[in-house]
Amino acid sequence: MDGHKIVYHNGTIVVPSDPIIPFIEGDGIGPDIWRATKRVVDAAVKASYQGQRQIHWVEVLAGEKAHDTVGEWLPQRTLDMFREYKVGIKGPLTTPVGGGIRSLNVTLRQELDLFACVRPVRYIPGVPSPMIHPEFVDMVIFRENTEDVYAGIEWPANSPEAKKIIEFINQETGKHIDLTAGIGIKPITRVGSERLIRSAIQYAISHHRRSVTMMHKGNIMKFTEGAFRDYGYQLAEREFPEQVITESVLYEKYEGHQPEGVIVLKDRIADITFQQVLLRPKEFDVIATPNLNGDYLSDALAAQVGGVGMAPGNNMSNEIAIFEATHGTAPKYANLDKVNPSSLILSAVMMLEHLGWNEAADNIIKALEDTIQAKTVTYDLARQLPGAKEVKTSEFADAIISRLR
Ligand SMILES: NC(=O)C1=CN([C@@H]2O[C@H](COP(=O)(O)OP(=O)(O)OC[C@H]3O[C@@H](n4cnc5c(N)ncnc54)[C@H](OP(=O)(O)O)[C@@H]3O)[C@@H](O)[C@H]2O)C=CC1
Ligand SMILES: O=C(O)CCC(=O)C(=O)O
Ligand SMILES: [Mg+2]
Repeated sequence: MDGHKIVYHNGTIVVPSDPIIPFIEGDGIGPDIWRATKRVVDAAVKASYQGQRQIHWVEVLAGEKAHDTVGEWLPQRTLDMFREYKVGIKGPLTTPVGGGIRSLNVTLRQELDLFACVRPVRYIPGVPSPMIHPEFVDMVIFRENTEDVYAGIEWPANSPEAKKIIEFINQETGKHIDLTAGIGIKPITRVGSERLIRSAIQYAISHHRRSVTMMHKGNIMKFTEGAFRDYGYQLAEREFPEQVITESVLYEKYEGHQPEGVIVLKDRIADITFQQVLLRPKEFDVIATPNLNGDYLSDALAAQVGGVGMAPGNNMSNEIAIFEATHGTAPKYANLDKVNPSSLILSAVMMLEHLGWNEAADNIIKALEDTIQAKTVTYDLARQLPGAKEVKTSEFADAIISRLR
């Protein structure tokens, strides 16, 4: 295999000029958006480093392609490759509703312990938005990625497992659950909450952000989401006493005037958060939240900056990072060369930044912004943008590449 491995030395990433990076093409629209993304990234790296740097892509299988070629949905080799090469990128993978296989996306996150899903939501000038002031939207979601009901620990109605659990709960705890109920379990641990909230606070500090909001439904789910919030405040007091203050300290000690260089840690209940991010987006910056809330919030916030076609992300542990779009496989558009590749392209930009290849990352951002400002866009933005020139996925990639410097 050509190229060299990305490694970690004393906790710091060391990136060769020719890193090997595994990729999963993905199901549905995955191949279309991956092809576009790869072309844009390769062209940007070439333009930015005059051939001194080059990514060596290696395909690894997952999803329908893996099932059709090697008879497995998520081959062991795919997990091993991500473990070995540390940085990867993936297209979306399909998960059936109600039955069938469990989410391969969730399995990847759990198997590789990618505990944080980081999804920046930033407005790119020229993108159509339902907001009056979309430029006020600049948030980064830190979604816990391995726990919660989202982990899929559940049993169907009338299964022996569900009945056994219900009988135990009814007999031992004095609660009453109907014997015919399906059962799902919502585990939230101190360790899982702390590592997620710690990453969010560290990000806020290193990126000069103003606040971290813990979004939860802890009034109702007291010992899971309520505990998530409590763990967060305890962690901040213990590990970041100089850098983080709570909202009550902000008002009691500083009369609401936030001192420079200090992060405010606050919490909001999930339902009202969905209203406030729309009506008062300036009040939100970094948002740390359990898995299911983060899933819902990601797509909702994406709408404010152009839709899920514009929403990137990174699934990370302390060493491994796998970049992926927020959206799914949009099966009705599969192989039509139609959808917006920007989410995966912006995920690749996050990947380039993670490698320290900021010149290539900035080059793509600028060319993408110029393309959108020229109103050359895919169908999803064209239908919201009067006077737009609608182009295919591949043509949108061409338009970006032609604007690289
Ligand atoms: N990380 C992952 O791999 C994820 C996988 N999934 C999986 O994807 C499958 C489909 O899920 P679904 O709920 O339909 O959600 P999707 O995100 O796949 O699609 C929903 C809608 O979002 C819009 N959309 C999605 N991607 C793009 C894009 N690149 N450009 C423009 N518009 C886009 C389309 O809107 P419109 O119809 O208005 O044009 C599309 O119909 C499911 O199996 C789900 O489990 C879902 C989310 C993440
Ligand atoms: O795993 C899936 O199919 C859905 C994942 C998802 O919606 C997400 O990661 O945001
Ligand atoms: Mg989702």
